[in-house]
Amino acid sequence: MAAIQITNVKKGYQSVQALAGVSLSIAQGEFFGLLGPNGAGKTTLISIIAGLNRADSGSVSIHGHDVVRDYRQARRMLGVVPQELVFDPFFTVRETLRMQSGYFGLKNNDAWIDEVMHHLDLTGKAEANMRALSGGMKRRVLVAQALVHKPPVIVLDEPTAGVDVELRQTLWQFIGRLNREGHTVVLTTHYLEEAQALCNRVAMLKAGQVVALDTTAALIKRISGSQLVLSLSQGHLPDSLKSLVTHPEELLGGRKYTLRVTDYAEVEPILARLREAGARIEDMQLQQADLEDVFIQIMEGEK
Ligand SMILES: Nc1ncnc2c1ncn2[C@@H]1O[C@H](COP(=O)(O)OP(=O)(O)OP(=O)(O)O)[C@@H](O)[C@H]1O
Repeated sequence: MAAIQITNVKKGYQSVQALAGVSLSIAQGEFFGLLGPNGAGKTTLISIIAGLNRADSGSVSIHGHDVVRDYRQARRMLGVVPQELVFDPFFTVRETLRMQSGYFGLKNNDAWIDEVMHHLDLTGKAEANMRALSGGMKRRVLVAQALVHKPPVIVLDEPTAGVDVELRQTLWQFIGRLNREGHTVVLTTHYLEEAQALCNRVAMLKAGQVVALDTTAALIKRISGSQLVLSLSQGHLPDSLKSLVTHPEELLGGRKYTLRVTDYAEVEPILARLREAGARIEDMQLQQADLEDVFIQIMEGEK
């Protein structure tokens, strides 16, 4: 049985078709990435999975429980870390987590609450009021809240947007451990390095449709060869090399360019053309393609 089964989900808002028929099957134990540019429909899909929003058509089930017909069972299977920070400011961290446990009918949940707080480095703030916490600390509480009932499926909507390196590390260590213990993890993020490092499989959404779905490794393999990253201290990239640039925004200014090369033998003629154009190289590196390159290529509709 799939951890999350999404079947032909459509959702429109007035003039916008936020989801135009999305189908995905996420297996138990996966670390799954849901990627896409702003407005692609990620948050809409997550809110439908969480039962906070209704699809116009199609269905979603969590461990076989339909999120509409069998809402309570489906919700019990799921821990959702939302993008927005919404709290009652008058409760302490511990009270907030106890209330969330109560919502799931869990009494005497303190041992697990203590463990979750410990792993998210919140123990020192257990008795602090929510309103006294920094944004990063509040985000830790959001994560803790999603985990109080030990859900088999954990969904995180941009949990690391604007948070510091330390929290990212703490968070991913803990979530990684839960995943190794069998929990399914679904993550949306704009940090593609993070997705590449963590997710074994990725779906890319564009304008409400799945435009790529594969293992992270297979997606990266789609881009053959490597890329040559150049910084120029003098001159600009000659027109004849502009078609090789993989990040189009680099042509708008600056002196750093990333060029696609399929073979090492292509490097020398590139250097010759730069020399002829009077450009001087300050720094040069040959890099393997990564998930960000795949993302850019897919979003531009080349593949
Ligand atoms: N409540 C709403 N009313 C009207 N339009 C909405 C509403 N919620 C989302 N949309 C629209 O639906 C589309 C998908 O939005 P959604 O928030 O799901 O995208 P997203 O992929 O999560 O984007 P981001 O990366 O910016 O969070 C967008 O065009 C958005 O403007």
